[in-house]
Amino acid sequence: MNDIKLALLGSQGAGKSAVLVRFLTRRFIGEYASNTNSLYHKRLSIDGRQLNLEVFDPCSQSSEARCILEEPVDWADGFVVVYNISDRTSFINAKNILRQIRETRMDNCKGSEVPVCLVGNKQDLCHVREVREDEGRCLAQENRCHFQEVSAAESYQDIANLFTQLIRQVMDHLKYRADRRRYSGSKSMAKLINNVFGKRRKSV
Ligand SMILES: Nc1nc2c(ncn2[C@@H]2O[C@H](COP(=O)(O)OP(=O)(O)OP(=O)(O)O)[C@@H](O)[C@H]2O)c(=O)[nH]1
Repeated sequence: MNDIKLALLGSQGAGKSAVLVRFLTRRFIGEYASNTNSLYHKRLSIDGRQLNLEVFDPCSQSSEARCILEEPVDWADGFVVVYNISDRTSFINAKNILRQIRETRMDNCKGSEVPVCLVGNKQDLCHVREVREDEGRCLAQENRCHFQEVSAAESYQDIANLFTQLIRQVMDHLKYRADRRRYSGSKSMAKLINNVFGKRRKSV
């Protein structure tokens, strides 16, 4: 069974808990406790594989709260960064969060960056929109991550799709990292054998 750890990050009131609860229960619940860190567990089956999903929903992060960010950034295998399309400040905060994730978690090797999905929530409030859809798309492109506008209040399917896609990416990423570790492990073993036997051969 695979263990997958995700973290939701974003401004206060962007709708992180609403998006997550929509995914986990298919329901929209109007109000959520916002003063505690929450860890959700769910067993899932994706592409025939059984998964233990853990999702960390920390209490709100302001743009200055780097210290709050560090814990989930180290812990998680993938991230959902949420902003509210009717609140430009939350978009600017999302931009900072994406930068912090990249700075902290950029793997040395190209093509193995930690999977992230940028989510513009509250699409149902498009009459008071402050962030255009193409701005979200552009920010996602700059950060090489997936992007989706959703409404936790109105629809389940988009949210289910984005989590499923992110989990697939995380599984690929974890496999890639495990293969790399195995490969570098076998390379060092080959080096060790070469050192031991190579030297002996020379002395014969
Ligand atoms: N109109 C609308 N309201 C939403 C939507 N998603 C969440 N809300 C509302 O926005 C408010 C904040 O939602 P939360 O899910 O608590 O936001 P959060 O990001 O978890 O907030 P913190 O826990 O304070 O960090 C609540 O009143 C929700 O009902 C949405 O898609 N559309």
